[in-house]
Amino acid sequence: MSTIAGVDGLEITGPVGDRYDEVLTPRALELVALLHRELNGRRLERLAARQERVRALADGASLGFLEETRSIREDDSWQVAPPAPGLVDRRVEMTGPTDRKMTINALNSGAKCWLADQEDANSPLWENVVNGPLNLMDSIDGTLEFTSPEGKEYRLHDDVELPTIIVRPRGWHLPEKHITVDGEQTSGSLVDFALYLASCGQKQIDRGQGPYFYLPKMESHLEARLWNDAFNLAQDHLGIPRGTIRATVLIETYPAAFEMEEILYELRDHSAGLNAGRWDYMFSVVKTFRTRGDEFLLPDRNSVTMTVPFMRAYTELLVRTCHKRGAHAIGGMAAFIPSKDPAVNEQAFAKVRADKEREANDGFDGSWVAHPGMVELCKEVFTAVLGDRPNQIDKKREDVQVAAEQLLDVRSTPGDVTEAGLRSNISVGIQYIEAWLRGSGAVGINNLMEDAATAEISRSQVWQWLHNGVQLAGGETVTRELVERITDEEMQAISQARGDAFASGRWDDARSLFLEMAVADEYSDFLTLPAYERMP
Ligand SMILES: CC(=O)SCCNC(=O)CCNC(=O)[C@H](O)C(C)(C)COP(=O)(O)OP(=O)(O)OC[C@H]1O[C@@H](n2cnc3c(N)ncnc32)[C@H](O)[C@@H]1OP(=O)(O)O
Ligand SMILES: O=CC(=O)O
Ligand SMILES: [Mg+2]
Repeated sequence: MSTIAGVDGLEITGPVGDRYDEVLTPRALELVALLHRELNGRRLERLAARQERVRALADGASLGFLEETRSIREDDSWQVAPPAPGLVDRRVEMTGPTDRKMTINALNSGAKCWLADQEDANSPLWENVVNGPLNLMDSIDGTLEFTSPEGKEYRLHDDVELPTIIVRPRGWHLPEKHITVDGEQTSGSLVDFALYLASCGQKQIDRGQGPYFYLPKMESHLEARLWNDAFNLAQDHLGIPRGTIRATVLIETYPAAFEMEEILYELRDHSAGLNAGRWDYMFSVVKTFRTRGDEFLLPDRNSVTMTVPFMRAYTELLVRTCHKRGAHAIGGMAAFIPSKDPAVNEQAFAKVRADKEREANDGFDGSWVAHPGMVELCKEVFTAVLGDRPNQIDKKREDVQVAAEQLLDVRSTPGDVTEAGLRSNISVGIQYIEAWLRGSGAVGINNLMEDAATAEISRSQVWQWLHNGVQLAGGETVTRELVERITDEEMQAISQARGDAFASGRWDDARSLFLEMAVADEYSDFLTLPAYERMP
């Protein structure tokens, strides 16, 4: 066990494990304390502003492009910083959690970049919070190794080009209860950011790249300004030149789709572009207008594809906005993962190929894959369009004109709300929460990658269908009794499928948490908030 040196006013309330002192250094903890004292008040104000908007929308307001920032959108003179080293060619980006095995597998995958995820694919167990940056540090030092319980040995391959590491800290809403400053819980975002920057930032600069980030779940350009201020404070504090940090922002909330240009502008000296975070975006559509089922009701999750009108409008606008400002536009995650069943596998690859082809032809500069088995496919599809060019930022897409009404056109999404969709949402929601409570933030369920974003859609749809008295395609109305009955049936099916392993899971917690969120009058903003309270 290691000992953590004291920093005035800062307390570590979680256990201190092996080598934690290499991440929880005085330099890192001083940065956490500084960022907390300077920015946490503003973070809480921004979270309160989200609530105000929810109230206004419930009362009939709508979303739209902002009048007060029109001059930023109409000013053609500004561009974001040129792409930083390692971020010029991003045609295929792997994503995944930062445990030792997945880190090694991702870095050996042949992808151009790797999104090292402390967010959707991660469950913020205290050990994951600290071991993530520790594993990244070891991987940059070239010392990362792992032996599985079965005795399989993992190490970084010498003959594979190491993907550029891009770390995704948690969203602004999540606290970190294991580090307090002046008696207050800190921000999960600022803790993840500070621990990685302090331990790996200079190492990345020394190897000719830099500390790079993906920024999740923002709802306004003022939240992007907060990140920009965090970057400047941290760079000044650590003696790193301003503009060294680069950040790609996920446009994955409904409100943020109306502020893409302003978000790029706020972060312009640190910007590395935008990403179309489709799963959280879909979650946000349900969440933002959850009480207005007459206009904003989505059919079964699986029938909302990327080509339905409101999704298409969002990705088209994203590419146009990025390329107008000299920024990369990065595509999202097709959730299909390889299967051992050849027929299912063939379909999964065909669907991912079609998704990546659409993105590449629309002008995206690269895209995400959830599994190393998909890296070559994505690379091949983008290479067919890019040729020798590292990106296609020069494809300006001036043909694209997207009005607010198109982004808001949820009504013309084809598809039904079915009992099968309700069942699947309940089953997937419970299975995901159970895994999350045990420390796994990404799981394969029914040949699909499930993470915090996809599980949020599932449990939010159940809430929306129930609270809007939706009728299923078969004629039955979604009621509390129906949700409870199907929950019991699905729990039975899960128990049978898992066999003996079921006994050691956290199924009672997962079931009660899911039902609590699905049927309560009050909607929970994020499933991870009440789930985090049930975590040690
Ligand atoms: C909405 C969003 O935000 S998307 C981005 C966030 N989500 C993610 O990043 C999810 C990433 N994907 C994953 O975590 C995984 O693919 C899962 C959990 C869905 C499935 O993983 P598994 O059940 O292990 O799949 P599978 O058995 O096919 O894996 C085969 C091998 O590939 C490895 N692998 C699979 N996915 C990944 C990954 N994303 N990163 C690194 N290695 C991976 C496995 O560790 C396994 O390695 P091994 O053979 O050495 O044991
Ligand atoms: O983070 C990505 C998403 O789709 O959500
Ligand atoms: Mg997301």
